[in-house]
Amino acid sequence: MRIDIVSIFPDYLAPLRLSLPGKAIDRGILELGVHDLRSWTRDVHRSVDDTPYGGGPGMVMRPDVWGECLDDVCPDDALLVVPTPAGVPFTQATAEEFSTESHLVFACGRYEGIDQRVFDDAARRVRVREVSIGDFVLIGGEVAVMAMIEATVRLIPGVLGNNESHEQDSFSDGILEGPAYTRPQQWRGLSVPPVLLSGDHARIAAWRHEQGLARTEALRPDLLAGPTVSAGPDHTA
Ligand SMILES: N#Cc1c(-c2ccc3ccn(Cc4ccc(CN5CCCCC5)cc4)c3c2)n[nH]c1N
Repeated sequence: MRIDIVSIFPDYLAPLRLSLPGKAIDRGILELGVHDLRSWTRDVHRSVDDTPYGGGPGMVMRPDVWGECLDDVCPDDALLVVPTPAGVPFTQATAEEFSTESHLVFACGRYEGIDQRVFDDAARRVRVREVSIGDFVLIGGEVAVMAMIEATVRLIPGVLGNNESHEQDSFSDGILEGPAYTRPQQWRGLSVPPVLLSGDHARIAAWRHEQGLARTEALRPDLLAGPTVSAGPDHTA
């Protein structure tokens, strides 16, 4: 997989080269390109934003600079991912869809976002996904992109040391995972549930599922209410 990221703060994405994505890069599983949007500016001030048509707070990122950048960075076979508070929810299903792509391009906006025509124009030749990582407002897209990349890259075969790890993830089977324990067996008067010491793998699996279900019912009943909308193949958001 190749991932390209465009941002006016490219250094913000440096931590991606640590931990999981970094290992995937070192092992040749992932190619990562980070691009400074200002490289496509043509004015002496290297301007990337302007005042919003129709008024309103803040500034909007210019279509001309983004358009020329994406012409260079985003080929027709790539999936263009645009983080935005107004996007379709990014979920584990989205991460699974993204992990099967050969080329992802992430457009990190700042200010009050990017001129909509950038994505309308891009949609003439590439698939575009406008996605949100949650119902809260960030200052820009970089944090969202790092979260989406980590959630996506960990699903690529060979990235996680033990392929089992992501198959027991929260959300992968629609419910939260149960509690985890490690040594010592007794800690501050608290014991590890005896079933986990039984060596009976069927009982342990059943107990973990029950614990996950109880946790889901208590904390995330919405996950039990049925399928939800998320940024996937059938959403052209
Ligand atoms: N994923 C994700 C995100 C983001 C996210 C992602 C990307 C960008 C680029 C810029 N911002 C900042 C920003 C702040 C407010 C508004 C809303 N304004 C209301 C008044 C009219 C104009 C628009 C838009 C953009 C971003 C935020 N936030 N939360 C998520 N889950």
